[in-house]
Amino acid sequence: MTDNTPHAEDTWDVVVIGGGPPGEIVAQYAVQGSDRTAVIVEKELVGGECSYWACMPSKALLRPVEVLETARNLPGVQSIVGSAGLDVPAVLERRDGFTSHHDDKYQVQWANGAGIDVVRGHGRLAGERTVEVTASDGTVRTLHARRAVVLAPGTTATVPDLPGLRAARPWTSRDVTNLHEVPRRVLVVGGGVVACEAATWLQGLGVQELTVVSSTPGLLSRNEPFAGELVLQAFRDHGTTVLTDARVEKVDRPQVNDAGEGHVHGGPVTVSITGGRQVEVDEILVAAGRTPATRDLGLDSVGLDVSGSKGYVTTDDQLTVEGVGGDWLYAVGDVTGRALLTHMGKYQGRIAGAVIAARADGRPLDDGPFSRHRDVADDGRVPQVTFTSPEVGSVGPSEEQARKAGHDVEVVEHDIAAVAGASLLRDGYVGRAKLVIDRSTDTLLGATFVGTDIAELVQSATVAVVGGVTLEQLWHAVPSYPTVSEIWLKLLEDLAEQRRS
Ligand SMILES: Cc1cc2nc3c(=O)[nH]c(=O)nc-3n(C[C@H](O)[C@H](O)[C@H](O)COP(=O)(O)OP(=O)(O)OC[C@H]3O[C@@H](n4cnc5c(N)ncnc54)[C@H](O)[C@@H]3O)c2cc1C
Ligand SMILES: NC(=O)c1ccc[n+]([C@@H]2O[C@H](COP(=O)([O-])OP(=O)(O)OC[C@H]3O[C@@H](n4cnc5c(N)ncnc54)[C@H](O)[C@@H]3O)[C@@H](O)[C@H]2O)c1
Repeated sequence: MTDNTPHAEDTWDVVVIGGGPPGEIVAQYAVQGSDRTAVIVEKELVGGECSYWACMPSKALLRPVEVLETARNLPGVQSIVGSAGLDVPAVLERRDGFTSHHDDKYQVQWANGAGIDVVRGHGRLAGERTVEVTASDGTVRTLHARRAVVLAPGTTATVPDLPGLRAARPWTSRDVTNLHEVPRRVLVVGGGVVACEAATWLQGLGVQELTVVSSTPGLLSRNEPFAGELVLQAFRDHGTTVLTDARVEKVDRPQVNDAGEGHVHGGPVTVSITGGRQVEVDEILVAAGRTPATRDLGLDSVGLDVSGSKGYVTTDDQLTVEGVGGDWLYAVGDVTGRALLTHMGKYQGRIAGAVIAARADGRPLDDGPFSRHRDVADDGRVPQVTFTSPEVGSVGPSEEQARKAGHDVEVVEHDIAAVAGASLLRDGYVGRAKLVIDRSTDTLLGATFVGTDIAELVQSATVAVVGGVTLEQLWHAVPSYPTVSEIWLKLLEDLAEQRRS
């Protein structure tokens, strides 16, 4: 007979399923400055996908590629670098340092230091405020939450059900971020952020024949069209074949092995693509989107059906799960489907943690438009940097998205290469900036920057968008000379000219 009586050692105020950055942050914010207790249930590594198979290793692989690209276009450095490629073993070793060789002891130390316990195993809901954890040895433990359960299980890579593709055991983001060998010929399926970043480092690490197959008419289709066009041009300049509006129809890999993560998973692969094209490669990378990890989460035990939201858990702006009464179930991070980005998941974690704490203390929730108790950022204020070469940074909607949302839109664009600060960074600078303005309030709705070293420019636009800074006020935010930030001045001058004519 199962004993369902809650025992003190199995009861916490907050139980979080999933130890990625959003899960860690929600636990921290829910307990800090109080005597509340929290536990993170984690089936793999505390730190989540971001730390070991996504953000950190990918950015560690991309930085040397970017530095070499800049050096090759910088007289005085160019002659020293010559045509030498990257020191691949050194790049991979540095990458492994950033993933702590897949050891999460420092993350666990951090959690424990913040007053958060860690329980290893697969967690699933087993009724209200109850989580069942299955450990790797098969033992099952039941955890109870006094205040809240938070779902933070993230997503996994989607591998489309195309003839022969799954049987070919293609690489996913896990393999390509943790690659241990560089295949000679690679075909990338997808044209989004993962596909474009991975193609950038695969090319930089020495893949000799690289093909990108995207089902969309261009790359990075959620951005302004010029962003994808500039990235596509850079790929082609480096000899990468990019096929847009194209689909993989069939994959044939007669010999498959289980060499493990980041190693080539078998013999040559023949890929049939729309239009009768066939490509033979040594590995396929599938970067065709993500699937929420809700399939084995016990959602039915609390009457939750996510089939209508493609498996994502729908939340309100306090990150409380919709469709479950009692304000005890929350969700943060990728699983909400709100914005699949670490910084946005952490933002949600801060809000949900503060909401749990306020509700536990009996304090009223502050839900004004810029409240710390309300997710307003993903309502058109999401910043993102794609670390391709050139980089793509944006916040808020593109012109098309803003028009579709019904705004009275005015736009202005300028070539970033024309700014002194950019031309100093390297020869042959390629870049462009665009502002999307709400004519009725004369404030920024969105901004996009493409070019070398524009990543840090995004935050200035985010401050302007979130703060509702008017274009009139922006004239007095004087950018330093000679920095890339002078693009702000050029955009304002163009706008003034546009308005005069
Ligand atoms: C290649 C790549 C590069 C990326 N680069 C960036 C970037 O540069 N910047 C950026 O902002 N975003 C980036 N992202 C997106 C970012 O990785 C995600 O937005 C982020 O990891 C989401 O955090 P999460 O905690 O929701 O999910 P995850 O990081 O996936 O963490 C979820 C955790 O929950 C655990 N878990 C799942 N189910 C259970 C269960 N039932 N029981 C117990 N534990 C469970 C998992 O093991 C995992 O540790 C990238 C993604 C990819 C694929
Ligand atoms: N630097 C960053 O911020 C960063 C880096 C990587 C990932 N991420 C996040 O991770 C998430 C997942 O990224 P992603 O690139 O996997 O997904 P995505 O949804 O951004 O892009 C997937 C792309 O694959 C295409 N596609 C789907 N099926 C296809 C098929 N059968 N053949 C050819 N193309 C196909 C889609 O049209 C789409 O363009 C994104 O939401 C992104 O925000 C962020």
